[in-house]
Amino acid sequence: MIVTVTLNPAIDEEYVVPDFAPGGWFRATKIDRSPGGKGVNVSLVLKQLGYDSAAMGFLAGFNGEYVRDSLKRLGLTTNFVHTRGETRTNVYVVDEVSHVETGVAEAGPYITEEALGRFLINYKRLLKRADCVLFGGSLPPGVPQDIYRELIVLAREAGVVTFIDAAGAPLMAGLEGIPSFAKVDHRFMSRVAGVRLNSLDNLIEVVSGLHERGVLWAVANYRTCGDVFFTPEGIFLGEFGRKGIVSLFGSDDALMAGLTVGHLERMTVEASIRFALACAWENALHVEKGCRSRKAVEDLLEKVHVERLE
Ligand SMILES: O=P(O)(O)OC[C@@]1(O)O[C@H](CO)[C@@H](O)[C@@H]1O
Repeated sequence: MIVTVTLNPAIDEEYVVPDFAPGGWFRATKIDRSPGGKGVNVSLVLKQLGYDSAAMGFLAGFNGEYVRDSLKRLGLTTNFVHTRGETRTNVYVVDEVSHVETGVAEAGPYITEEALGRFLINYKRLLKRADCVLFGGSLPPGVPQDIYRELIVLAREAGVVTFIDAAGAPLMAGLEGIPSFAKVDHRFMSRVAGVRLNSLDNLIEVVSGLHERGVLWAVANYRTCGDVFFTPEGIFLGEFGRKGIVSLFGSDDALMAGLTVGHLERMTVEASIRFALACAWENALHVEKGCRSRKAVEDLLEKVHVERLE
């Protein structure tokens, strides 16, 4: 079983507008309103690729009900703890031409110790049946900043493969737990390490240390449509074209879902990278988050560019 953990889910409201600039008044040419949060998005893409997963974390209020009902309607298994307050709404404006994304995220509901305790009981129970667990996104108020370390250590001790996509202090704590796969916020890591990020070499320097600490795969954003992959078989640059792109919102989550599938299907390193990037690319070809189908992803595989750097 695949488990996705989204401690701070959201309703995502995404607007594509022409010539976005602060202070203007815009009419959206495309909109999408959908359940979100990084782990939730990964669960949705996994479903589109033919894999069931159990989505867990915290939900609250009307927004929480909307997220839970939407996921159930799509056939996902949900295992959320319901708390007081309101699940957040995050708003994103994507410029139609440059694809630059501007976002405003709410903090999310306050999570009490009691709710956290209920989550931990559920988590430990699901771990017994899990093959892999993916942790995605920021933490709502009340959740300890180092929770990802504890959750990853518990998974590792249970022999479960872990994936993390987070940022800032929660990511740094998560990395101490030694996840198997990590989508890293290398800009934050470079600030912590005091390394100026002005070239690919610097990026490699900042991220490479993770391998020595036991992280098997690390992925860092490099360009708008390109990522650097630190794998057990070397460092690779992978890219896809900008033609036809509508919105890159959610593409990183599609990429993580693709890597999860690559792992489950024992793809070669290069095939995993190619598949993950094809998922990210397919996600970007329409305003709705996610991939239209596995076939749509596979149609892009040949056009993904992958090259070995080291
Ligand atoms: O605030 P976080 O948890 O870091 O990110 C939340 C979020 O931006 O991530 C997803 C896109 O990757 C969206 O569904 C969601 O709104």
